[in-house]
Amino acid sequence: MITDDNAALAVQGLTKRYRPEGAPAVVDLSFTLPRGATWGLLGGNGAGKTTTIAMLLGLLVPSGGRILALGHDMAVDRFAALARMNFSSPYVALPHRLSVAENLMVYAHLYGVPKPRQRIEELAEQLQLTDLLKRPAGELSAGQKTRVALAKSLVNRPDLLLLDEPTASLDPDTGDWVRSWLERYRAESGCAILLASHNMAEVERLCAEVLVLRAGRVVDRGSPSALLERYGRDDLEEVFLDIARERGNAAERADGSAEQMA
Ligand SMILES: Nc1ncnc2c1ncn2[C@@H]1O[C@H](COP(=O)(O)OP(=O)(O)OP(=O)(O)O)[C@@H](O)[C@H]1O
Repeated sequence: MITDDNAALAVQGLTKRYRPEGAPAVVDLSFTLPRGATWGLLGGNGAGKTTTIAMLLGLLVPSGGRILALGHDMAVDRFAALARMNFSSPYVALPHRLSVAENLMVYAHLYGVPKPRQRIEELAEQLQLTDLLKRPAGELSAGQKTRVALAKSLVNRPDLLLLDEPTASLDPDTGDWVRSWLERYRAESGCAILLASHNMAEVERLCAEVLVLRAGRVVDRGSPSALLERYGRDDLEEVFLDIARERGNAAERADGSAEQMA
């Protein structure tokens, strides 16, 4: 049973099968994300990251397991939690004909944000979107859309933020700027962040703890520094490759058990 009301997220035994006969997309996932922490979900294509985030948001019904988000059981009380959560995903397109300001206003109303115009101006200033507010969302570059999506995800000052590939289409300079911004925002707001990313440098920089998924299962976890030490590597990219290619950690490679596992 999960009872951790003080956690931002407490997940136990979370499982998703899209088809009864097929392989599960997520299997028996359990973790507790503390309030105010940033954790990462790592894994190759098809590992189950997006499926996990969709279940955490109540967009997909789990086949098994339980989710407590900000102390609310998502199976019975999801709207209380969702009002204090938000997300950003490259898979969700903003209505193209609405301007950036109109898009943000729709979301501000959906979340019942007090003084919505003021909040939008504040976010636009913080995320350097002021010059884009009157532009139709459909005319923006991929990088500009990503920054607007980030503003959308913060409109209700969430206590729990789920970010799927938040810097995927950003150039290195803007990506770095967004990462610094997210670090500062988390520190100032106390918001907990769960981040799915293929960018190892991003995960290493932002995340206190990383869950590594392969074929829907957590195959390893730990802080970036603990993973680097366990795998005897200098950067998380090499750790990711060791796990994806089933080469094992440093001890397993040394005694040859990784080759037997693969
Ligand atoms: N709607 C769906 N119906 C059936 N299977 C699905 C569906 N969505 C995802 N899957 C399967 O579930 C598994 C996990 O997919 P998911 O999109 O969660 O992975 P991911 O880690 O987000 O991958 P990526 O890094 O490519 O975005 C994959 O095998 C995928 O084919």
